[in-house]
Amino acid sequence: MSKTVTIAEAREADQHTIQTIGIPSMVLMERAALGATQRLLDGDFDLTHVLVVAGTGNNGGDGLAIARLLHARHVPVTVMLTGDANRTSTETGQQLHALTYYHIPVVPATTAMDGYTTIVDAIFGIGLDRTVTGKFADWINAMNATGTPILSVDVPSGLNADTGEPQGATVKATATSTFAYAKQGFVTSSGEQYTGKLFVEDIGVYLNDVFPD
Ligand SMILES: NC(=O)C1=CN([C@@H]2O[C@H](COP(=O)(O)OP(=O)(O)OC[C@H]3O[C@@H](n4cnc5c(N)ncnc54)[C@H](O)[C@@H]3O)[C@@H](O)[C@H]2O)[C@H](O)CC1
Ligand SMILES: [K+]
Repeated sequence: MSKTVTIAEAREADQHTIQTIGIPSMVLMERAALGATQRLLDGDFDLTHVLVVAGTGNNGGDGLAIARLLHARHVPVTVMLTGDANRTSTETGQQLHALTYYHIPVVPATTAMDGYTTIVDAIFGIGLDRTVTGKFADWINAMNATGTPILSVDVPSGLNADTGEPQGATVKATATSTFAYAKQGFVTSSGEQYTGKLFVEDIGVYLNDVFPD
């Protein structure tokens, strides 16, 4: 198994790349979205109608970028947003603006998730910091209940990326496209049950830059 990282290491590597090396966060987000989109296009997923369920943090931003990249390839895509469009991270707000430009449908999240052929899970990534309850649990349970193949973005939403334990309702992904490095919790017996097939995307974030040998 290739190198795994903790949430803290992933964040430190992210911030070092952005703030010290000077690669803009949006560049990392676009490279992450390109990697995940390529996994969707590689043939294992039915792209007849894709649902992207996006949060308001940067995991959601990745999901919005994936929606735009799919749209550019004439893939029918609908986005469900789990929070207030006016209260997103900076990058996610920029991604939302681009979707508006392309008239890609963005609707408030509901539990009505049947009728899609693939679901992209972009609710929470390494920013999960408490147990998933309430509406978020309803949406995640609805995603799992559809039986539709799910590609999780960076981390299956609800999974603790350090321990591999579910923190309340957790997405059971068909596959996970994770960024830079596999997360420590993925290589546990519990974690593997939620990540499904694991893809690690090179997005230009390297531990050796942060922790030189
Ligand atoms: N190099 C990389 O790894 C890159 C990572 N990217 C993506 O960014 C996310 C991390 O983004 P962040 O905004 O820090 O956090 P999240 O989007 O995961 O979610 C945080 C958001 O959700 C709220 N929240 C946390 N737990 C809960 C809960 N149980 N219920 C409700 N709300 C919750 C929290 O308050 C925040 O508002 C990473 O995973 C990647 O997908 C970059 O985009 C690309 C480079
Ligand atoms: K996710």
